[in-house]
Amino acid sequence: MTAAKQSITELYDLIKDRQTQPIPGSYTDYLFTKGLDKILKKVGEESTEVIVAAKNPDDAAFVLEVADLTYHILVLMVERGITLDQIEEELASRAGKMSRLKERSSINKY
Ligand SMILES: N=c1c2ncn([C@@H]3O[C@H](COP(=O)(O)OP(=O)(O)OP(=O)(O)O)[C@@H](O)[C@H]3O)c2ncn1[C@@H]1O[C@H](COP(=O)(O)O)[C@@H](O)[C@H]1O
Repeated sequence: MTAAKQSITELYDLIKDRQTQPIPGSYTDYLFTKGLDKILKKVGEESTEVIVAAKNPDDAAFVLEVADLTYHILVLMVERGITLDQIEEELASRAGKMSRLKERSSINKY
């Protein structure tokens, strides 16, 4: 049996629905009602939790934190009126380009 999956697009669309058709008691509705600063606070908290989880060997805990951050980033995108298409277009504009590390002079004074 394969595990059930929810695509990023499906989750984005669900969050967008919560914005246009609020459901009292929904966590997403709560975030939109509180507004940008609350959403940013959650994104900051969840980012920190991802960093902490990444340092530990528990993969399930790390996946959970990445999923939490993904959800909150999507709420932030909807709040700011940014679509997944815009992110995909930005990623496409970088695809196939070689990234180069800048030459840096070595640090010998601390
Ligand atoms: N993916 C998520 C998701 N990930 C995390 N969370 C919520 O994020 C919160 C994070 O927990 P915290 O302990 O950090 O926060 P808290 O103490 O509950 O709340 P704060 O007061 O800190 O804001 C939890 O309440 C989780 O329920 C999510 N809430 C909703 N979704 C998805 O959004 C859909 C719609 O949810 P509702 O808007 O609640 O209907 C759900 O069906 C899910 O698919």
